[in-house]
Amino acid sequence: FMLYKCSICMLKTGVKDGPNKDKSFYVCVDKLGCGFSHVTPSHCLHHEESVVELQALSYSQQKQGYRLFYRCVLGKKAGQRWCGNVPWSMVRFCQSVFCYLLKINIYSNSDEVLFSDLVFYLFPNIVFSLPCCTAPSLLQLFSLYLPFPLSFQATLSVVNVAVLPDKGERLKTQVKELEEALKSLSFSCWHTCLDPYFMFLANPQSQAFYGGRMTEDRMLAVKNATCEAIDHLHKSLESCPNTDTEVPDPKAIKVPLLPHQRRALAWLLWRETQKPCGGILADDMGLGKTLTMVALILGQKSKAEEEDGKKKETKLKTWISKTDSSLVLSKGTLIICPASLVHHWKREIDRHIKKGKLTVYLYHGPNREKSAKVLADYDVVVTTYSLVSKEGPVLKESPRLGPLLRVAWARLVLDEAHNIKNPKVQTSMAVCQLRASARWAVTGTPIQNNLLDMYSLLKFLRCSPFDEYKLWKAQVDNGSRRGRERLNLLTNSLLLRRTKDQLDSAGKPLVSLPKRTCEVHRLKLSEDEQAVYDVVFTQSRSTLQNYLKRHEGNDIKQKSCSSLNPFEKVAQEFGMSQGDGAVSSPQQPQQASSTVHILSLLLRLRQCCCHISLLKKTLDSSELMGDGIVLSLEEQLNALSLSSSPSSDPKDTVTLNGTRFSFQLFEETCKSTKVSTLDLKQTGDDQKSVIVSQWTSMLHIVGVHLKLIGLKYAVIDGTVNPKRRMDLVEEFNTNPKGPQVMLVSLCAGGVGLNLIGGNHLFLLDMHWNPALEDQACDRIYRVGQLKDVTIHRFVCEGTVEEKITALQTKKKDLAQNVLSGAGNVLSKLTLADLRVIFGV
Ligand SMILES: Nc1ncnc2c1ncn2[C@@H]1O[C@H](COP(=O)(O)OP(=O)(O)OP(=O)(O)O)[C@@H](O)[C@H]1O
Repeated sequence: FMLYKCSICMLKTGVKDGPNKDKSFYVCVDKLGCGFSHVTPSHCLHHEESVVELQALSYSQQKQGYRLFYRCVLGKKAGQRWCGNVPWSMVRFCQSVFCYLLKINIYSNSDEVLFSDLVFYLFPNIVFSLPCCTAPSLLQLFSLYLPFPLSFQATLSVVNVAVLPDKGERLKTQVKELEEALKSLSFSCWHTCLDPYFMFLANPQSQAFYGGRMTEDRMLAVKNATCEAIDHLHKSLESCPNTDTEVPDPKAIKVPLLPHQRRALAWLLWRETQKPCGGILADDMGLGKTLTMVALILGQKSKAEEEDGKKKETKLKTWISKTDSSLVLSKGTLIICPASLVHHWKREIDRHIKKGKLTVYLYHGPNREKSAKVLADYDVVVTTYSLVSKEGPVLKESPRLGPLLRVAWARLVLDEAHNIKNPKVQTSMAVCQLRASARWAVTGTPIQNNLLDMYSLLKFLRCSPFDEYKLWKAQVDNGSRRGRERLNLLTNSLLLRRTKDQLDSAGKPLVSLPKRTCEVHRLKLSEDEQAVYDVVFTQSRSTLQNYLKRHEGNDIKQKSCSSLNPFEKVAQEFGMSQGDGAVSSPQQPQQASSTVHILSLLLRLRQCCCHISLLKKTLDSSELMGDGIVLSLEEQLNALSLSSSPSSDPKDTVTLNGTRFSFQLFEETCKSTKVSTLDLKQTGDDQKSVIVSQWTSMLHIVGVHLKLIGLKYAVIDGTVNPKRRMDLVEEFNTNPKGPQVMLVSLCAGGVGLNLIGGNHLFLLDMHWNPALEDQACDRIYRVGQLKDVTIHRFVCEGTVEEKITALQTKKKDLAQNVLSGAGNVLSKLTLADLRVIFGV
């Protein structure tokens, strides 16, 4: 434009794919195609996502100055001549012609330049348009440097403010606001993270150590990063408060904290001065973790208020762009929990904290608040895992984030954090993306299956460099002694776990809870039940035998890869064994076999131990998921074929794999051995019971029998909404005339329920995962329980239930070893386990 000083100059930019894409050409009205420029395409002021394809500079006699007209791809499509125009004063020709430049330098605490000349574009009418930034965008900047102590120097470097209608007043305010926001951001994080390197790498956007060709230099980098992080953890442990250190209760708390909670609070406060900032609170279930975390929130809030008061600082400044796509700073805590616990958090705060001391918002339901700015103003926002997983960018083309992701929280708390044990699922990825100064995982069962559970938590905590999976596998979860030592160090530094039966240094119990007794009822199936069981067992066993027979030759090979989940092998090859007639029944089509098939047979055997009528029922997908089973339709049908329909004589017999049984046995009203053992009336008038099963259909059957003996009961399963759950629990716990029995499904109702109204708990069936059962037991055995508690378990002799007991012990050992820092790893369900279960 400057060169030719024509009356009208145009700049045409190639936007279509091809050799001219992103290249710009001058087109002067006088001289066609008079020049060529490498101008980076800019974005439209009116359609921010859209690239400008035509610009024209024209001199206006009337205004005695130039104006720049622009049109973007969208404007062109819409048939507009121009999308708009801006006054143009040529001070310096920048990449995006019609905006002003703001240059910022960012310094570390030691005045080392982290970013120099960061360029942001400021528009006359819009504060910041992030998509236009060529340097790292503000969003990236925040996420990368959130924990840094920063200082800023901003200059409005290229602005001819005189041409603006308000002489640039508004622009100046905007720049000031940006500086303020950045300053307060660094202030709020100052105390938390002092080592840029550590947190920088912990960021999901940081560069990974592994990937591509691992040269010697890169392996050295891995080694250095690991050693540096390990050294850091060792050093940080030096300042860890000892196990007896207590801190005073925050002022606004209504009930006195229990001694172990005060000790936990000391530890939590310490962790918020360390890096990674936050950690894992893994106290046994029912030890009052909720109130402990609330005490932390409250304590830190009053501390911040005191500091603010001293500095006479007013409310934290926030800034948002017109598109509202920028981050909003918050001093609040975001709590993420299963839907069933949203009201529990609110209620705990209402019950135990003085009125008005913490503002709480439940981010839940269709009418939830959509403004990040409003949410950022609350002290506590409670939401669910499933809502967080929906917060990510909805469409690739429009990377708009949900409000929770647009807030930089002071603190993030994941309740029942084992929900993110699989790092690959959407929920885990979404919670890892959330921004916060401090990150907390709260769970009574941090390790349920294997060390991957622990990795997921470290990833969430951004415990760099161990949050990179390959590095974690190579340096920690590698079966070596060194790996175990590292795991122990990580556990000792980042995780606090106390159990209910633990004694403190003075030999006193951690909390004084009433007595807990565990009664194992050893049962013998009735003759009829045993007969049905045997039919199903024979079928399952021969199926496995066939599989094993075919692979006898490969036995050694199988042994050598026993660390693989054998079910995967079974899945691959099981199908070939199906030709054998022993497996197929007349009703059974050629079975498409897979791991899940054998697991579903096992599941049917477990059902036989509870009630034969369960065999008639379709396997419900949510119930199967509790077993880690996902059945295809075909597999579902196969599983169903076990529950054969009445054949030749529908009136009184049922045929199962060619054997006839009494029809009555398959009726819900028939008293199975287990159901008859549930002698609830005997437990006494002032006693209430909780009955747990992983199958809602079993709960239903128990309900039928409770009705028959006239006992009042309520049911909590996956279909009961959180509010109703809360009401049912309240009624059960506080109303002596309310339900005497609570039927709870293991997976849906296992977590977070406080059922201290009951003091007998019946675990009707056995689950592979002992952590789930423990969670269920802790519903009644927790702080607040006043009566002696009895846990009833059932084992049907000579059935798979006996084998499950052995497997459960194995899994418990794993969790115990890791959590105690003893570190012996690892047990999965192996082929050998299957052989034991089926006696082959
Ligand atoms: N200091 C206290 N004084 C009185 N009651 C308390 C105290 N701390 C906790 N409680 C009560 O103890 C019960 C159990 O607490 P909470 O539900 O927080 O346990 P939890 O450790 O979070 O268990 P889970 O792992 O099962 O979620 C609650 O009813 C809670 O109100």
